[in-house]
Amino acid sequence: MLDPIPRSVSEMTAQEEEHERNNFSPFTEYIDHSKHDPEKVVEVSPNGRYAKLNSVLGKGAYKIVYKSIDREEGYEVAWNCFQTTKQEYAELSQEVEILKRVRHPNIINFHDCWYSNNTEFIFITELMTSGTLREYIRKLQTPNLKVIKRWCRQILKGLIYLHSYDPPIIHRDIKCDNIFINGAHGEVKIGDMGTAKMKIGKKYTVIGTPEFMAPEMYEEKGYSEKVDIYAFGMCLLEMVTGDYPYNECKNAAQIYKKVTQGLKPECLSRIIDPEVLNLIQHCLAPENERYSAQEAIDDAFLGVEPEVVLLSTNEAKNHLTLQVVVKGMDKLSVKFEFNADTDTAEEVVNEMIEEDVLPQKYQRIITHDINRILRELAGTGDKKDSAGLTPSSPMLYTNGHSIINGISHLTLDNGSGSPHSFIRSTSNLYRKTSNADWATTEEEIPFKEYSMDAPIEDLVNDTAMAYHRGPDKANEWLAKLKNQDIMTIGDLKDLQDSDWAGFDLTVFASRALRNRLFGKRPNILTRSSSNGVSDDGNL
Ligand SMILES: Nc1ncnc2c1ncn2[C@@H]1O[C@H](COP(=O)(O)OP(=O)(O)OP(=O)(O)O)[C@@H](O)[C@H]1O
Repeated sequence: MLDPIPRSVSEMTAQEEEHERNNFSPFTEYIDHSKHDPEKVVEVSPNGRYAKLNSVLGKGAYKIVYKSIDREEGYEVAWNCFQTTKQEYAELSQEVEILKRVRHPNIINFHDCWYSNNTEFIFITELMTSGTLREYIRKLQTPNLKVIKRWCRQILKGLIYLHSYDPPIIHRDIKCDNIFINGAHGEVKIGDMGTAKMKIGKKYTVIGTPEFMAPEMYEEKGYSEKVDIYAFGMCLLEMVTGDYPYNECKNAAQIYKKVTQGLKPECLSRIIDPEVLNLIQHCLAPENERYSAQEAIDDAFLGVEPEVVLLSTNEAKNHLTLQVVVKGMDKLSVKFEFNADTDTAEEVVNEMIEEDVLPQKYQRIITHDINRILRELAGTGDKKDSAGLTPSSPMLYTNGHSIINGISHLTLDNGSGSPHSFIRSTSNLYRKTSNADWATTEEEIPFKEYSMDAPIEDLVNDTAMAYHRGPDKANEWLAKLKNQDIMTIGDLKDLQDSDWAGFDLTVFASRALRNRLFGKRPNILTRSSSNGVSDDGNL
């Protein structure tokens, strides 16, 4: 027998549950500890696959949910007991077949079901480990917007999936109590699909939870899948304010009155973030103006935030290769080198924005992210950055020198599969802090024919100078080539295109070296002479 596992607050053994239901006092009878063992199997499914354990996960208005084991797969699952008549069960059969086919990472899986003891519809679903979103919101005491955005995207992905059925599957009871969390991975799934019905023509059944019901659900004129978006808007309202919508109302009649008069919950007036407010308003709008699930997920508030990733760094942690990755609609990948001795995150980001490499809207978040990486590398704690999100860059000093510095080039993949390179060619900052002998314009380093036995240093140094890269960059390229036993111009000329891909050089370095090697003048389009940034996408 396994040791009893710790029980969550909402867990109760089946026997305790029975006591509660029958109003027995647990003190009036002899306590048999085996009865209280939450791992004890108390029932087995007709096919023998699922074993119901002596452990209640929770109780709702309609059902009791027990922990269970899928003996075939070895998973823990949820055993849901729903009191109903055989007639009602028979009527559910069509829906059950549909539920079995619903498979989406943000919808709780429905595995199996049967009718038991002439009283209970039993169905087995995926088990969620961290309770409902509502419990979680209470625990986190108004979670931050980043967490909320992540939850919203997942809920909407689930709704997009359900609504994409023909006819759409309408959940009809979306609320934070019906959205479940797997805390370890921050996974969010829509549950309680028992109330979902297929929209075949217009439905007239009023089901759901008054606070989350769209006005058209009260009017017996039929409704569409947009009722789920209205309910989602109320969930978002609860997530950001921590308040149950319409908690100013004492009963369902008061809620009904407000909803049908178009009066919104009082807590809506407490939202100050214009983006959140805008999204909620689009979700609570009249049915014909209301967002679809797809429109809601595309809303600016939920736009996918870019991430800055540290790809590599040297031992001194001052030469970094970073990459900005933007997923979703703005799909974008910009790889750039960052010299921690010569530039600031702010300058680099502003430059990329001026050059249209990055959209302006990401300025704050990317600056913040670069500064975060720099802080982590410097081992400095939680200081504020100048993007205002966390500590400001002037605080980032090591031995009196700023550690947030220098971009030398960028490569941009715009999602089309053809990467572009961007060079910051004449940065004052770079010239001031670097070897002043290095050339400042490409023209100053004339093209020449290299002899086959000339050392690769000749080509690499010329190329670096032509593109305003410092000696460090030239040495880095040299090391990468020499690591592969490339010593002479002849060695380089013998290479196939595919060999270059294996050198771990950036797209820019590889193209710049090859252009110079084969005497091909790069077609540099200077986009802005004021800041000296050039687009060498046509290298
Ligand atoms: N898949 C699951 N995994 C883990 N716990 C669950 C799961 N489904 C339900 N529970 C637990 O059981 C409780 C009751 O479930 P639920 O709220 O779905 O019941 P209900 O009677 O259909 O709901 P309602 O009262 O909202 O109409 C939940 O609050 C939750 O604690």
